[in-house]
Amino acid sequence: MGSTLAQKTWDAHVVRHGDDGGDLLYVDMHLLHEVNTPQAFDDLRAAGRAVRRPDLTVGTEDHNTPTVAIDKVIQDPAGRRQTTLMRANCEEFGIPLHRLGSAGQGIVHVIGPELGLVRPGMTIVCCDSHTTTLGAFGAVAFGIGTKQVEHVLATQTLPMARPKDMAVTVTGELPPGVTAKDLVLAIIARIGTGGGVGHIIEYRGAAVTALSMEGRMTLCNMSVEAGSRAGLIAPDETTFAYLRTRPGMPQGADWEAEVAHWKSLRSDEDAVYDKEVVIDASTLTPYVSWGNNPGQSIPLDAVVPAPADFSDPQERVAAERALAYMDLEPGTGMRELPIDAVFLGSCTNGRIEDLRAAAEVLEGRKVADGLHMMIVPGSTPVREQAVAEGLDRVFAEAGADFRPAAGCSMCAALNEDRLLPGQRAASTSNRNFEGRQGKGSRTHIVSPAVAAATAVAGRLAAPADL
Ligand SMILES: CC(C)[C@H](C(=O)O)[C@@H](O)C(=O)O
Ligand code: SF4
Repeated sequence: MGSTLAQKTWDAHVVRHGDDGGDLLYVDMHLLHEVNTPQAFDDLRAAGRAVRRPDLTVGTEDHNTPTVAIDKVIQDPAGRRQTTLMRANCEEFGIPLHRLGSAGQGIVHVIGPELGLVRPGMTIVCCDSHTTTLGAFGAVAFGIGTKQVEHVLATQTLPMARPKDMAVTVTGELPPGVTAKDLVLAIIARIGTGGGVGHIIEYRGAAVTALSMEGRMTLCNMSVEAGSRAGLIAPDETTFAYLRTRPGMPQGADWEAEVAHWKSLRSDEDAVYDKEVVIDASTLTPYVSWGNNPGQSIPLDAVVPAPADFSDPQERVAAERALAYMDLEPGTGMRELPIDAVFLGSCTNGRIEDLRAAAEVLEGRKVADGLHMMIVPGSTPVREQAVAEGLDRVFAEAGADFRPAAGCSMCAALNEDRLLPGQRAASTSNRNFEGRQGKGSRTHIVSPAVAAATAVAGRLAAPADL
């Protein structure tokens, strides 16, 4: 019986099999941000231990950072404290840190690939659930908690049982105007927020290999919203072309040797998955979430569902609650929903391709009166690239608010960027939980193209509607 890519990568990193069925896994790259790490450093210090591999550890500031200016002081005392501690801890333990205002700063999952820290076949961990993003490069990448962060800091290893294997095979071709974001919302709507629990999802099939690296990152990013440990895609020419231009990559014959090795990183033909789902990409249309978890998503063409549409009693109760929180009437067309704010950004859709997709829609158009469209680059390099391409001008002429500093921003509202209670937003982020974008906020998750079209229409809309 053959093995899956996830299994092979895992096995190649096992330092020791534990008596309890768990493995001690070697970690190739450990990424950090300011949330969830101060305690890990405190405990490390209390135990009198050093960071085992500061050279395999990289930090950034993203969750609490302001986006209005790169030199602004963080207003919120808790956020300020976390960031201050992050700076002090990285300094004390010799860990490189990308501070707000520095060239490489940005959302941790955006800068990892940009800085060449992510390669096929690696194991990568970070104190953040959306570390799954990095599986787009054929790495096993997942989020860990504060105690585990301490363990990795001290030993560069992590005790963990190997997850099971799940395949999501996407056949056919995505129709024009349908993106990786629509695909992942459709997948989660189909398998549910618990559909991937205990598994690493391997995405495969023609529609997956046709995606750009940005699209693959969007897809893998939301793996955790289906409950899975990680998501990954076997590396191919698209992956190698992206990596070729990244800093620190081997050159000449060394590069060729590396690529030859990466080409071997695939699941065997006869690999057996514990679970498989097949989706026909050609049947998909733009998707949008209506409720308070990403699984509560439907085609933009659809109407708000009624609780009675759900046969599962738990889903019915969740739907009732979501309808009340989101202030929605069953039967209302999704396109009829008026929108107060649009957020384009996050580790799901805050990369250059996402900004380009929005700019294409906004070019020569205006953001609707009274609607606030905030665009926050996922990293400083994304911001710089957007400016180099003149996207900043397109955004300004359309009346959108393109922020000068990168970060998580309104995705999680941990800085000052947030919705007011009761405001309804279309957001390219990945979570639509109650209060996610501010107390009482109402979030509809969408793709960048739908976000931009919605900003123009003032209601949920696709570019084809304009
Ligand atoms: C703050 C952080 C730990 C959290 C995560 O783990 O995902 C955040 O990034 C989020 O998206 O909710
Ligand atoms: S952008 Fe959002 S989802 Fe991504 S790491 Fe930041 S808060 Fe989490």
